[in-house]
Amino acid sequence: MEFTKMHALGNDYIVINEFYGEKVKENDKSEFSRKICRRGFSVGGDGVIFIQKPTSDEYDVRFRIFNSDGSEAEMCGNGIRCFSKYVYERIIKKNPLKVETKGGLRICEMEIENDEVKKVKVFMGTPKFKLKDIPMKIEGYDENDEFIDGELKLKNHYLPKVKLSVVNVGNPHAVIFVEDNNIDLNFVKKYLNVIGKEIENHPVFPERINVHFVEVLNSNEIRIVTWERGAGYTTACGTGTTASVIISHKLGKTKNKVLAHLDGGNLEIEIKNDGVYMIGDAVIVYDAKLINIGW
Ligand SMILES: N[C@@H](CCC[C@H](N)C(=O)O)C(=O)O
Repeated sequence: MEFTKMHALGNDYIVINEFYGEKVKENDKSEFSRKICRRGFSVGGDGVIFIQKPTSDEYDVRFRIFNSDGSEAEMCGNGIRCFSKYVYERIIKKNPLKVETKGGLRICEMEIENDEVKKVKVFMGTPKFKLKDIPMKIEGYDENDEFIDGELKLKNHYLPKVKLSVVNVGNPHAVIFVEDNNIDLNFVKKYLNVIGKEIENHPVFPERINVHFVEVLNSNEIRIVTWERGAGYTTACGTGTTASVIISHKLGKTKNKVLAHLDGGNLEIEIKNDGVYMIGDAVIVYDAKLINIGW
């Protein structure tokens, strides 16, 4: 089977082109993704992206994303920029592209030079804050309430409680400001495997959650360390960066246009009246043929 390895800010994906026909059976996609993402034993990656024909004329193309643990996510910000580059350069010369995702319609507008996609600006839709839309279930809150700057008790002894905010930008995110929790990003990095994992799997989040630790540098810049649902530590998360900027804007910490510094590089987010936009690049690393998926 042919595949392409791509990344955006070091968040790396195995891209499978199923536009002209299925390559991995629907029921096998989860296990296939878990196996092929295993670093050292197989190709290795944070997830797998499948390019498919859309299910209705409303869209040009369909985006599917599976995390490295085999779970299917609704959306992926870095992944959809990789996807757009692949689709424009190799399948459909259309700009902008109307993309069908499990998280809703995403419009991807490409900056092109000599037929090569240099940058992708993605319309990320409008955020949802109600607990029923995250989803989150916590005592004392109604399904129509928001959980902004709320407190969550944890079981680990490094951070026994945390102040966080939640938002759904197609997929669910918890945003934690280090300055509001008397911690810093060095502390976060040291205990991320414990703290990130506990919040991801906390019983208040029935579908688990992506977790982002944010340091506000000034009203136009933030720094983020991410723990992704289904993938663990990653060098960057596009939807997570979008979520972090939305929350920091909602709390009055930053303006509507922010440059986010991630371990894998920088990403621009802009909040406009009609929704939120993410701007960044994507890289094709190599094309290859799978001989042995591993186990
Ligand atoms: N890395 C992605 C998000 C991938 C999906 C996520 N782990 C989830 O389960 O929701 C991004 O760049 O947005």
